[in-house]
Amino acid sequence: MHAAKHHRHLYTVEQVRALDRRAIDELGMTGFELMSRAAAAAFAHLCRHWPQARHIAVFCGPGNNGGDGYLLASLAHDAGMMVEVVELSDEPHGDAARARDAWQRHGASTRRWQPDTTLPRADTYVDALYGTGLNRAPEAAIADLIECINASATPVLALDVPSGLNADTGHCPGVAIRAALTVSFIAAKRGAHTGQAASKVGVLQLDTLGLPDVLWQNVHADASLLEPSCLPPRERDAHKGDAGHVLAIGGDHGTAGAIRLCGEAALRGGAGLVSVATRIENLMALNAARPELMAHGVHGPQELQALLDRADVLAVGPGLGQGAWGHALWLTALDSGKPLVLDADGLNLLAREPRRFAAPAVLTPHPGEAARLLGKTIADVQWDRFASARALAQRYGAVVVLKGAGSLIADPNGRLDVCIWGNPGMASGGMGDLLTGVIAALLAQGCSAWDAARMGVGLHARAGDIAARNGERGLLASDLLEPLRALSNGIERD
Ligand SMILES: NC(=O)C1=CN([C@@H]2O[C@H](COP(=O)(O)OP(=O)(O)OC[C@H]3O[C@@H](n4cnc5c(N)ncnc54)[C@H](O)[C@@H]3O)[C@@H](O)[C@H]2O)[C@@H](O)CC1
Ligand SMILES: [K+]
Repeated sequence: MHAAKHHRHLYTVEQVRALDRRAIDELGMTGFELMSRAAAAAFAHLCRHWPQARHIAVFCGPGNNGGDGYLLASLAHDAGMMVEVVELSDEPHGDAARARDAWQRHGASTRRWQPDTTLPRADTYVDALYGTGLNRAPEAAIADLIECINASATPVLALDVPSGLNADTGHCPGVAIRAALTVSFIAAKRGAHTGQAASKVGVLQLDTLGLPDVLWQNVHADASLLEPSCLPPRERDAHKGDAGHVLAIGGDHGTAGAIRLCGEAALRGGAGLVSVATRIENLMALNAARPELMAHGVHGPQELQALLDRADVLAVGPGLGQGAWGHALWLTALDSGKPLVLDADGLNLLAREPRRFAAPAVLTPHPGEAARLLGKTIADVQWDRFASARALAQRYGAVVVLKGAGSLIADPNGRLDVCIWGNPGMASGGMGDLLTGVIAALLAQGCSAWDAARMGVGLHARAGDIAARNGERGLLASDLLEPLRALSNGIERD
């Protein structure tokens, strides 16, 4: 059963535990009853997703996630399926022990996992090894089991969260189950939506176990899922001045393409005017490729100043370089105090010379840039993307888009949205330049930094998904420009 209004809310593991406790303390449920509902919900999803399944194997861990598994095995057995349970050597306790007793009364096949044994044959595997209680990397014997499950051709239903994935952060401390379907119970865990989760969860379903709406009332959620949005239609009497003037700054020797893509994306994102400040050598190519861009060759700060005075919003960084030319333009641009979007070398320069932003600012780092901005390693950043995005927003006084699968948008007050659109085809050159341009265009059209970042990330990712319908491999950044325009106008073509 779905309660749509809770679907947008994402919770930390601690918040999910508080919800579980609330169901027990305030709704008078028992933990075992919740476990029974979780098992029944997951079994229903299994039957819906794999209607042909007659033979299942359930892998049960020692905690309540394993308890869900034993009860699901019992239900499947009662329904006439062939069921095998594979359990770990750790003894279950509490409700999980009771669930195991219930399963054992069925007298059906149960065996302990031993390395070097073969996995049971089945139509579907059920992963009930670890859920929200995962507190370290699975040790060798269990890692071996997880790898065998992943290597088999049998599709996996993960209960609550794929085992090995940290439901809080989206990070896998070791190996993790690659599920075809994950049925998450009671509340959406934030870690299932970003980072390594993207390759683990498969189809993600939330089941609220038939609990009443009061359960979620006044319970704070940590983050939200991004919803599709675009600006309202233009006024009929609009003129180009109403839609703002973006100045894109970058394109050092050999990187003219980056600033061109950024400028084009600003045009497609609806900016009224887009100027480009770049190396003189890029002018001919830019004018020929996209005459709507007003390209200016600049040697240094003086020429840039005149352009800055006319601009409403700056997009600083695509192809900027970190040499003397790029640094001088960067400094002049930031000192202008104009609202801006900072990307690529704009961010690398910021890591060298940190400052906080007073005017609306959006930073769009990928994990490598984020690591430099935080003075950490990429692994540190990815260990907890939520904490990293929030730390960046606070440190720099800006809205931050932490890119990568499940992009996060964070503001200095701790607000955080997660984007679940986008695809691996977008891991290619020029995609970031487009995002910078779109966000700048939205700022220029009057959005706050928070709204421009959220809307821009959503439009960009959804445009990527539309463009990838012809295949992810070989997707070009410029393929996104046409769908970007459609989506910016609220049009989605199938
Ligand atoms: N508490 C509740 O009210 C409900 C809980 N439910 C289920 O319970 C799960 C949470 O249960 P638990 O908190 O018992 O936690 P888990 O079942 O996720 O795992 C906890 C157990 O695994 C061990 N463990 C964790 N990581 C390990 C590792 N890497 N290697 C070896 N052992 C490891 C822990 O020491 C502990 O014994 C949820 O994900 C959900 O599936 C559901 O039944 C619905 C209701
Ligand atoms: K699991």
